[in-house]
Amino acid sequence: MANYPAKVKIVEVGARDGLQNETSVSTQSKITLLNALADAGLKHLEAGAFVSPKWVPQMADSAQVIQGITRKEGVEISALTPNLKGAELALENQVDEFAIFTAASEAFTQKNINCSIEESIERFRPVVELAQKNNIKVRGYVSCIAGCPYQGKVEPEQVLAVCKQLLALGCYEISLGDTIGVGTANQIESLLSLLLEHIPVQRLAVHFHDTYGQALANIHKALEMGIATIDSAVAGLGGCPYAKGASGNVATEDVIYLLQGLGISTEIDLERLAKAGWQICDALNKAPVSKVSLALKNTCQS
Ligand SMILES: CC(=O)SCCNC(=O)CCNC(=O)[C@H](O)C(C)(C)COP(=O)(O)OP(=O)(O)OC[C@H]1O[C@@H](n2cnc3c(N)ncnc32)[C@H](O)[C@@H]1OP(=O)(O)O
Ligand SMILES: CC(=O)CC(=O)O
Repeated sequence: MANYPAKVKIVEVGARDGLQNETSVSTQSKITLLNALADAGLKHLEAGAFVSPKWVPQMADSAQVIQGITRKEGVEISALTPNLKGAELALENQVDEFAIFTAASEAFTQKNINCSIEESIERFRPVVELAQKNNIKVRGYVSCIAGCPYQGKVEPEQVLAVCKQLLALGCYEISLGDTIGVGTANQIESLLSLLLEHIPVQRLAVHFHDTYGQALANIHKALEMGIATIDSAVAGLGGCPYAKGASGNVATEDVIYLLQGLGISTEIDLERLAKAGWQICDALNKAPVSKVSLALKNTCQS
């Protein structure tokens, strides 16, 4: 019997990663989504991104979104903060957590944030300083942990090196992004084995996109290895403007169903979560990319 964690923290990234590729979603739909996610029991909501509106116009309303949601006790709101300007805006808008983001691939970092990995780390220093002065936690993302859309192979040692730099800066947690969803269970196992030789398991999270349908298998592997923080997006929304063809994050509904089956506590109401997903999918005029959501929808309608 595998030694699964007793409890798993879900970081719901649907309103940011899920919607950063969507051009037709209103600010009110985003607010409604975030409120519904909090009502379903999600406690960690990535609500937006204080990035350049020229680069990602879809996130330009992040301040209005965050101001518009009903803040609930015990629900943490985070946002992407790529530089000091983004961090100052996040602070003004009372986010609970900053998320800085870089990659294990030089090529991706250049395309995504217009600098080298080394330069990104330097840009993050004042972000972390501002956070520390204001008692705000900082999460770090490392993208392209299993492959890069521009340079292909990414060495696990390079992932480790970037994780170490982010931890040394002051991140409390590193989220490992399989940005283009190419990783498979054996690859994730050997990457995590290397990382866990150097980094305590509580400081690692997994952030898997489901482009090749491997996300749940990879999450199961990560759980077996003791990882207890999982990023996911309601209805499997998402994609990255700088990773062409990358599909959405693993669906939160599918992750919750898996965890429930493994007897792992999440305190999330699956039905309310699915309803939140149907609502945003209606607003987007799309079907959910979540098998569990679709199955629940069919059951409800029959
Ligand atoms: C894997 C994933 O899904 S990651 C998430 C998806 N990717 C992203 O969100 C990354 C988006 N990228 C960006 O926003 C940009 O590359 C940045 C902000 C990180 C860097 O962009 P650069 O153009 O190099 O920034 P630079 O500091 O030169 O500023 C250029 C302009 O952007 C503005 N700007 C810079 N940072 C920000 C910010 N955080 N918020 C708003 N505006 C900003 C500047 O004020 C400047 O404006 P101006 O042209 O009107 O004078
Ligand atoms: C910041 C992210 O969104 C991480 C990733 O998908 O690589």
